[in-house]
Amino acid sequence: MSAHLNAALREGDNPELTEERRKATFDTRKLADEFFGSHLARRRREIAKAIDAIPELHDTKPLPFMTREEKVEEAARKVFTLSKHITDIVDLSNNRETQSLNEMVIGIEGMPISLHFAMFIPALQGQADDEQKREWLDRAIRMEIIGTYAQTELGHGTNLRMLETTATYDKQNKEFILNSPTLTSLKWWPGNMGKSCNYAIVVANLIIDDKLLGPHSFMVQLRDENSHETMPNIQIGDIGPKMAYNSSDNGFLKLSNLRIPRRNMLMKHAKVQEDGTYKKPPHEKLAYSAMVHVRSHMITQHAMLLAYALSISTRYSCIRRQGYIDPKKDEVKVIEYQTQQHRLFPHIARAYAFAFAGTESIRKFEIMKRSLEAGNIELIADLHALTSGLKAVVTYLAGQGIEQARQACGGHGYSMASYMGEIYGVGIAGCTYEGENLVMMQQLGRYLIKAVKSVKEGKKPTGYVAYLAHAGQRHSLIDCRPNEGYAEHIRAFEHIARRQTFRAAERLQKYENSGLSTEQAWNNCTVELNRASRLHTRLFIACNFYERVLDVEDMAVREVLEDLLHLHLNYELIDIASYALEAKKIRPNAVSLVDSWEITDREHRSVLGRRDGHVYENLFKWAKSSDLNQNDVLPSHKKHLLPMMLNARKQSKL
Ligand SMILES: CCCCC/C=C\C/C=C\C/C=C\C/C=C\C/C=C\CCCCC(=O)SCCNC(=O)CCNC(=O)[C@H](O)C(C)(C)COP(=O)(O)OP(=O)(O)OC[C@H]1O[C@@H](n2cnc3c(N)ncnc32)[C@H](O)[C@@H]1OP(=O)(O)O
Ligand SMILES: Cc1cc2nc3c(=O)[nH]c(=O)nc-3n(C[C@H](O)[C@H](O)[C@H](O)COP(=O)(O)OP(=O)(O)OC[C@H]3O[C@@H](n4cnc5c(N)ncnc54)[C@H](O)[C@@H]3O)c2cc1C
Repeated sequence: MSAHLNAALREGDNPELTEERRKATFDTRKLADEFFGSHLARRRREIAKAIDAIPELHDTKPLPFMTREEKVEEAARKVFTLSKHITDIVDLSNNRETQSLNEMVIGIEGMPISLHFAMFIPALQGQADDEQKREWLDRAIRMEIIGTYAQTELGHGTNLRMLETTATYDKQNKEFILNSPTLTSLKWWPGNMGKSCNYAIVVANLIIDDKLLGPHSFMVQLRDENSHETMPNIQIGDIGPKMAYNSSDNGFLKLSNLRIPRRNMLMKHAKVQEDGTYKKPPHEKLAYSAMVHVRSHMITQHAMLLAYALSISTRYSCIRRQGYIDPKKDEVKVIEYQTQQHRLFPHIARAYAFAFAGTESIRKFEIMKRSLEAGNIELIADLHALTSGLKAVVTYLAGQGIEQARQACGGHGYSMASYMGEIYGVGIAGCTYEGENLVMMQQLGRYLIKAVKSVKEGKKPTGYVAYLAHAGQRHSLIDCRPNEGYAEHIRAFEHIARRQTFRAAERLQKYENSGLSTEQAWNNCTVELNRASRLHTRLFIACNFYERVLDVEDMAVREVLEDLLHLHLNYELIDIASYALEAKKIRPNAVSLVDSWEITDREHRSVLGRRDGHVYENLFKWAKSSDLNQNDVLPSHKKHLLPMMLNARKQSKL
């Protein structure tokens, strides 16, 4: 092993892990540069070092031992401490740096200003005009106010056109009157709205002169800026504990004849003049821009959640010995089992593939934003289709990978000492928020059907759907010749995606021709359409992975990424048996591949995934620190169970 390969090696580590790290065929730092991009990889190291030096930013005790109130308080305390240091540590205008700082200090369970950064600020940037930005955006960036994005209601989250919250324009007073007219119209779910925020961008159906004009965004003050007491005509609170993500106060909101000035409607695109004249936005869905922003960022974030789970289980699999392969020899590390490798390695490949796809979706979002600033709305539909598909496929597959990683840790994976439960709970939330996955698949489906129509009209679609017009391709994977390299795999992927998309389009056409309404015909084809969307998105991920690997200059890093690419393409494409070979190839680098994610112990919050591999002694420490172990007999036991047993004993003696 050459000196450059040992970035993760330390004195005193568990020798089982040291042995693994000595086998690395590449420099883990150089692979980290590819996974995150070299700038972010360097900044993450610097951020981790800065946090080490500020003890107030460290966890006061493991989060799983905290009550919900303690978690909420801990997150608030850290946000306050961070506010004093943040500009020294990160460039606040860089989302990925800020998100890394958040993950390292506060973690994934939520915090009082998540939505402020994830949606409130992006919505102001995308939808407020210059004067409104001066009034609210600068204050928001300085964190003088904390805001959220209040769109979903108790009765409607997906179907935005049926939102019941109304904003009725009162010409006389030049005000909007906001109302939650029914129980189902209560805003429900917005992050941090329950207790933390004092402002919200409320999405409400605009009404002018009894005419319904669809969902628009309004700035609403929820709480007094000094006392933090709820403002008049507003009822607000926390919606209670969730599957995970319990440091966050997701909230409810009722608005009762709340009057706000006309200029509180965000007016960069749609406008309401003093006399009530309404000016339409240049693109009907510009009001949805904050959602597209988050969707474009969710891909790298879910790649990271998957990376958390896989580095925990891969490291643990190398210190856990259980059973024999050769009965005459010692018990083996569980990573040696073929099933364990098949369980983990394809997901490691996916974590890399998703990270690369996520970098691309963020890049595309930035390009679209700049072109929109220049007045061009052309890229909006492409980006919406891309991010809808990626969001749905990646959150779903990341959830599956996290669950496999948990199962790969056996019983200890079920203890919160592994932290797997929280990673899973937070990961799968992404299948629901920012658009329920199967619904988002249909959005991409609409786009694919349009592309098929244009192919049938003899046109040549460009960009990610160009392959739909490629005729005369091979019909089966059996035709693939291995020596043609990965390009051949990609062509096979294209073939499969194209065939499914045309199949769905033809079925749709058949139903339409049979006299069904467009909507009914569509509903009859949604399973086929969603399959097409899934295959199209997997093609994008594979293709992007392939192109990304071609760009890697360091030969050792390129070689290991090619191993992963090979595994990925085979895993996604061919039958299960075929990847046994690839798994063997990945095995020596398994720990180093996950070390390259450079996730610190502070960030991991997992006893099983410790970098030094000293799992068992720390599991014991963990158990001893449980609140429930502070008394030999729990007060609740004395109150309920002991009398129950004593009583039962007394009864049996009678
Ligand atoms: C520091 C920054 C980092 C960001 C951090 C962000 C997130 C953190 C993520 C992970 C971190 C890890 C841990 C943290 C964990 C958890 C929590 C953190 C954040 C949670 C945030 C969650 C916030 C929310 O959920 S907000 C609410 C989101 N709600 C939705 O998404 C609703 C979904 N519904 C819709 O979008 C729409 O209703 C619809 C389904 C698209 C239908 O709309 P409709 O108007 O009815 O349109 P229709 O279907 O008829 O289509 C007409 C036409 O319009 C096109 N269209 C639709 N939408 C768009 C769009 N957005 N853009 C462009 N075009 C669009 C559609 O394609 C049709 O086109 P055509 O006619 O076919 O041409
Ligand atoms: C952790 C978390 C944080 C959140 N944060 C926020 C926030 O900050 N702000 C905010 O406004 N909201 C937030 N939400 C709400 C979230 O955006 C919505 O829950 C989400 O968009 C799904 O909508 P829904 O709940 O109405 O699901 P539903 O639409 O009721 O989904 C139920 C089922 O119906 C199916 N379905 C619905 N419509 C169709 C259709 N047209 N075709 C086929 N099937 C369909 C779905 O696929 C699903 O299987 C959050 C949610 C969570 C879980």
